Amino acid sequence: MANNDSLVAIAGAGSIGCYVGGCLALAGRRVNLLARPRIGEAVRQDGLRVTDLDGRDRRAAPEALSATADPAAALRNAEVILVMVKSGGTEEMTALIAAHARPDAVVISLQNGVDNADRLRAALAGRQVLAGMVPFNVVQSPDGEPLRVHRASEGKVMIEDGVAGLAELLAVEGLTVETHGDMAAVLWGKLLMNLNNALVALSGLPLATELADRRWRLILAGQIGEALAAMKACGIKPARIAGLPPALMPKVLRLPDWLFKRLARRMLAIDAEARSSMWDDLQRGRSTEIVELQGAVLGLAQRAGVPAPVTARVAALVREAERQRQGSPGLSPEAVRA
Ligand SMILES: NC(=O)C1=CN([C@@H]2O[C@H](COP(=O)(O)OP(=O)(O)OC[C@H]3O[C@@H](n4cnc5c(N)ncnc54)[C@H](OP(=O)(O)O)[C@@H]3O)[C@@H](O)[C@H]2O)C=CC1
Ligand SMILES: CC(C)(CO)C(=O)C(=O)O
Repeated sequence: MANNDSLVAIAGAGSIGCYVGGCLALAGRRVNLLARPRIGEAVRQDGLRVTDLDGRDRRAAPEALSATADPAAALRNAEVILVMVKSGGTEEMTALIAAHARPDAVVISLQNGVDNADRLRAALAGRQVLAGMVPFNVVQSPDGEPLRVHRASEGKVMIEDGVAGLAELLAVEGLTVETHGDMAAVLWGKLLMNLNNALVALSGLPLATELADRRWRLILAGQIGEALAAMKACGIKPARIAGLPPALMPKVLRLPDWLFKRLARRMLAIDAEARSSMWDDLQRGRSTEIVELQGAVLGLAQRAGVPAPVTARVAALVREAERQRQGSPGLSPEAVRA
């Protein structure tokens, strides 16, 4: 049970966490950000500027929310904990929750990838853990500039059914939230979209520019076709996330540019700043979520004995870029296909 006075902790306040936490604080919800010192100090000093592609430009004042790098202070009294670290940080955050959070706190993973909620659940036995999904991209201002988080595309956050009052607590201006009864299908549907994260990361292009170019869409269509075949062989039915039924995605992506632009208007409701969270990781010299995204498809494909050469090639290029630690390699679609 949650209500609009429940204290919400953002466990890992980066791009998505600051956007969600900022919207909640602006709506008068009680919010603790568990953040790295750089972000925590910026929020304590100047508050949090939250903008979006619909033209909102708002600032949550420093006193509207608390921001700390101290996990005990952030988690101790939280009634709802939104986990928003990258997938590689799930185990560390799980341990912090186990050590510091109330046993009755509701924990929700809003991460990409299909198994973060299960990983949290396995290590937090007896606690209520729900899956969630964020469909939009958030751009964080570069280090050294005043902190701003900008929602650069559209979509509804989905959370697993099961806790009364939770969707009402989280659905505030700038943040549409709905519950869903089959989050496994939602997460596999989101994973299909996320197969593009790697192409944005490898190209270095803004998402809208990359998607407008059929050469990139053909590679994405190849990956999605492989993923759909592997999912079908394993009995997984992905949910529709981006307006298009999953089975139609490869066909629509392969259309000529002029027709794609007309038919995929919702998919292209993205502003020029949006890239992908995997691009952010390469730029910051961090590990990416390639194992949780392309790796999940390769795991299914192997299990089912179906080929996935395009996905394997993309994954290998991302791993190479991670090793190089020089940001996006700025590859052309021809280089990715080679
Ligand atoms: N960015 C986007 O547009 C979207 C992201 N997502 C998903 O949401 C999740 C979060 O992504 P995103 O917001 O981009 O990630 P970020 O890396 O921007 O945010 C996570 C933040 O948590 C911090 N952090 C990690 N561990 C701790 C800790 N123990 N204590 C305090 N802070 C900690 C990280 O710091 P550090 O880097 O130092 O570890 C980082 O600042 C991912 O699964 C991503 O795929 C989903 C949709 C869109
Ligand atoms: C770009 C987007 C919204 C969809 O692939 C995303 O999930 C990300 O950046 O991680």
